[in-house]
This record gives sequence, C-alpha cells and structure tokens, in this order.
Amino acid sequence: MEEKGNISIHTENIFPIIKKFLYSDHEIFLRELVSNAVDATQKIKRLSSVGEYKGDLGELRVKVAVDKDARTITISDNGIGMTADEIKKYINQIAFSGASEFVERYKEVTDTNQIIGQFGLGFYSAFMVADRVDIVTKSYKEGSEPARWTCDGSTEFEITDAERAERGTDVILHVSQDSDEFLEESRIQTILNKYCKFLPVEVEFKEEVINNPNPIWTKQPSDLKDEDYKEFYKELYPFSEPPLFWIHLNVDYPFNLTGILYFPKIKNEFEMQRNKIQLYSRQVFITDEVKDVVPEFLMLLHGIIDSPDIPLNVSRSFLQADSSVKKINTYITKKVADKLNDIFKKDRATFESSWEDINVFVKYGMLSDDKFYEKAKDFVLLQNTEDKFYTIEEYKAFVQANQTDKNEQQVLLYTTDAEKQHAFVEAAKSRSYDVLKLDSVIDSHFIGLLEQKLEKTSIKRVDSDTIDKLIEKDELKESVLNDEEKEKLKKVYEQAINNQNMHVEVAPLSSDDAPVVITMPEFMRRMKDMNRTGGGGMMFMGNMPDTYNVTVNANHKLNQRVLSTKDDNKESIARQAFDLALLAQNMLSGSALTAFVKRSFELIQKE
Ligand SMILES: Nc1ncnc2c1ncn2[C@@H]1O[C@H](COP(=O)(O)OP(=O)(O)OP(=O)(O)O)[C@@H](O)[C@H]1O
Repeated sequence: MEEKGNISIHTENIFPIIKKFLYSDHEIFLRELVSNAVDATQKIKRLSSVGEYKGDLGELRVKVAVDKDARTITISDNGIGMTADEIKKYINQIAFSGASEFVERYKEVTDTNQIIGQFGLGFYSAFMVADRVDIVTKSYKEGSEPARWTCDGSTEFEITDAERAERGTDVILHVSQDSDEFLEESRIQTILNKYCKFLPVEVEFKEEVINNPNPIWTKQPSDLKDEDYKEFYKELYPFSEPPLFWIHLNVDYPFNLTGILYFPKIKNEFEMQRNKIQLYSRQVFITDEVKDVVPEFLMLLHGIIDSPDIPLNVSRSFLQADSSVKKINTYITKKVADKLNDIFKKDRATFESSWEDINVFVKYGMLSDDKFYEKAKDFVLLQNTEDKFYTIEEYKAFVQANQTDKNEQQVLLYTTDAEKQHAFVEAAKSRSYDVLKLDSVIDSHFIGLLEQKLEKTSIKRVDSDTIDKLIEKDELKESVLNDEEKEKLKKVYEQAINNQNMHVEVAPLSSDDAPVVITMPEFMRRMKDMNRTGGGGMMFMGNMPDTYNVTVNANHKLNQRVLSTKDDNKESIARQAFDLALLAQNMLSGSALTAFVKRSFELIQKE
C-alpha cells in the first residue's frame, strides 16, 4: 500500500496558525500527544468492557522516549490504534473530531464527557516543534494491517505499509532545528511533570512511571481519610505547612467538576499567594492561572479543579462571559461558604483557632461577593482585646446596653494596635466599653462594609475622639471652668503647641480622664488610609499633613493649675502636658522629644 494525498483544503490556512499563534507555549505539544495516547488506551479499555474487544488488554501504558542522536521524540501507546482509513479520517481531516464519532457510536454505554475532544487541534500541535511527523499504528481490529503516515508539515501526506506486531500507536516527531531544547531529557521530564502528573494511565519516561494515575480528587470522599488529603497536599506543595481544612468538590450536573480546594495557613497578607490552584481537564494539567475561572477571592485557596466543561484555549473575555464558568464560580463560592459554616457550627473551637489564618480570606470574600457576604455574615468573627470571639449578632447583643449613644446608634470601638493605643483602650475600658481588634489592611475595608450593611451602627477607632465623644450619651458634663477661663486656657495651649495642624479645644471631660487627649478624627484617618492603599478616597487628602484634635480637659486639676500659675510658667506646664499626651501615643520624636526630656529633667530638679 502506498498512497499520497492532500490534507483537506482548509488546513492550508490552519497550519501557519497552529505553528505561530494558537499555542504561544510550544511545550504543550507533549501534553496534546500524551493525552491522545492516554485517550487511545482508555478507549480500548472501554471497548473491552463493553465486549467489543475480546483480546488481551495487557498493561495499558504510554511511553515517551527521546533520541538525541536521531533527533526524535517518540510517544507510544498500546491503545486502540488506527487503520489506514482511520488515519485518513481522524488525522487528515482535522476539522473532523475522531472523538465525536466515537461518542456517537457508544453514547449509550459510555460517559461521553471522558472522550469528547477538548483541544481541537491537538495532534497538529506536533508541528510546532517538528518538521516531520510519522505515525506508525496498528488497529485493535482483527486482521488490520499496520500503517505508517508521514507528513512534513505541508498539506501533503503519505501513507505506506508498516511493521508493527502489536496493537497501538507510535507518534515520532523529527524535531526541527529551532526546537533543540526539546531533545534534552531534562526538559521533557519537566514538561511531563507539569502537565502529565495525574494522567489516568501510567506514563513512562526513562523507565520510570512519572504520574499518579489515581489522584484523590477522582475518588469518592467517603473512601478517603484526613491523612489522604494531607498527603496529597504535600504532594502538590512539598514546602508548605499542612493545610487547615479542605473541600472535596464533586458535581456532575449541570456541569462536570471535581477537585479539592485547601485552605492554607496565611501568616500575613504579604505572604498571600495566588495562582496556587491548578486547573485540569480530565486529569490533564491546563494552567495555574485560574483568574476568571474562580472568583478572585477564592484564588487564596490552594488545590485542584478538574473540569472538562471549562472552555480551554479561548480568550479571557470569552471566558468571563461563558455561562458554565459563571455557574462554576457560583458553585465553588457556595461550597466554600457552606464548608466554613459547617466547621463553625460543628467545631467552633477549631474555627476560632483558625481564624487568624482564614479571616483575610473570609473578609475578602465578603467584600467582593455579595452572595458570599450573605452566608458569611453568620460566621465571620470579631475578636476583642480580651481575645474573645463573637459573631456580628452576638457582639451587637453584647455591647447593646452600654454602647448605644443618645441617637440610638450603636457604636462599636476598635483598635488597630492595642499597644500603641493603650491609653485609649484603657479609657474605653474604664467606661466598661468593649474594644475590638481590627488590625489588618483588609480590616479598614471590612469596617466600611459593616457600616454599610449594619443598620444604626457606627464603628470608630478608639483613639478617634475623647471617650465621651466616641459614644455620646445624654448626660451633660459640668465644666469647672467658665467660658472666659476656657478661652484663656485654649490660648495658652495654642501658644505652647504652636502648630497649625493641632486643633485645640477645651472640653469638660471627667476629672480622672487625662488632662490632654490627642485624636485624629475617624473620617480623616479613613480617607488617608484609603489613599495609602490606593482604594480611592479624596485625592487631596493624601497630600494633606496629618491633623489632630487636641482636647484639653477643663475638669482636670492640672489645667486649673495652668490657669492659676505665674504667666511664664503657664506655657511650659501646658507644653509638658501636651508632650506627655504625644508620648502616650508614641508620637513624640526628634527635637520635640529631646526638648521634652531636657524640660523634664529641669522640672524634677526643681526644689
Ligand atoms: N495515539 C493515538 N491513538 C489512536 N488514535 C489517535 C491517536 N492520536 C490521535 N488519534 C486520533 O486522531 C484524532 C485527532 O486527534 P487530535 O488530537 O487532533 O484531536 P482530538 O483527540 O479529537 O482532540 P484533542 O486531542 O484536542 O482532545 C483523535 O480523535 C483520535 O481519533
């Protein structure tokens, strides 16, 4: 038998596209050819199971070999094989999907998802790295003759008789000059590790099986133990700490999706690693850029998603609009929320102890996805300075009695740094107010979200005002000083401080409150924070110097002394009190600190 021919006409346009544009990543030729070989072995298995093939299956295996001297890469399988006619049909008519015909014939008995072709032009990707490709194949069909197909990448092909005793196919690539890199065994090893690690049939390279054909995501959750999930995590990320918990995804309607998502330990926000989810299609690795396939906030998770329903090799914008991708998004989001809710309900202690690692993830999810917010609002935790955890509802009930202001507004107080804001936290506690710890970058956004969602609630940083003003009650504080004295006191402080960005105000606080309190209004700080983190806010705010309110306590004995002391002493006492207030907030530095220390020494030396 010898036959020459032309590959059907429309290929003329397709070849250069494959070569140059279709896959920017040339290395994927190996993924395509090895997957074809795996498909061929699975097809023979299926034929055998439905009684269409009566022969011995043998040990189904795919082999990859590199011969540097001969400049060839050979992918061999003992799968279904092809007759010469089938080569013409399946290989030459590339627009024709061999798999679809296969499905047509066996659709009653097979799981079609497993055999419907995904990559379209899979086989022809060989020409990205080879200037000649041979196929030597023998069909499983009784009495079929082996055949050889040769093509040099033009539209012309040749089919001749071949020698081959056993069922199966060898695809031999004659590697082109500009693709020398693929003749290195180490390069091939790396590509196989990347794309073929979990292919469902054993793949052999250099006499070793390089894959795990039964990864745990293909198994039933009921057949797996915690250890299995942990081991698999280690297999995926050898250098990571063990995961906190995981979700086994398993759905076959209305789309097909399996996989395992792990919650990693996130030590801090700078360490957050995205692109740790790997996307597979029927155990073939596709990419670890899952952006657009999973919601942004879920990219903090690690693990595997395997779905033949995710369209591959298509543009981003198309992917975003794709309805099955949208459904997959919704499904995964729901599963993740359900899992967290489940752990929260069944094992609150574990949930609380993991909170440090998962809070960023939960808050990020609530901020970016309203549906997730709706579910997570019942298990998101607030942690107070006593390290007790509350749900939003629990917390609101807890502070209801004491932290509702005169306008029926509930005021939640928080600190971003209980050490630095210690004096304010203590002042709040002296009124029996509770203080939350909200100290991460995401918390400033989370606070905004809570205020937006929770009715009649405002959330204030503990040092954003004097304690009486943070939560304004109806009781009016009497002032020991009259208006004239207050005005005088204000002037003394203004002169002593001598700084335009410090707005002095004299107000009657409790006599046991501090004599001077320095605060930055909540609004001002939020705007500045937002500017810093690039989250909008008012642009001009970013460039403005920090401005503070300086509240001078009219009811404090010290301030009464300022008024009654000799004129030249007034200012130095006021300055000293102001510096102490700065010191309490870690705001005193440089020349101001040196002057303060000097003045303090002089003061204690005085008889
Ligand atoms: N190793 C092989 N053994 C048997 N048949 C093969 C082999 N490789 C390819 N074929 C046949 O050639 C057809 C075309 O292969 P090609 O890779 O171009 O597309 P596909 O397999 O249909 O889809 P894809 O590989 O993109 O998922 C296959 O459907 C199959 O029938």
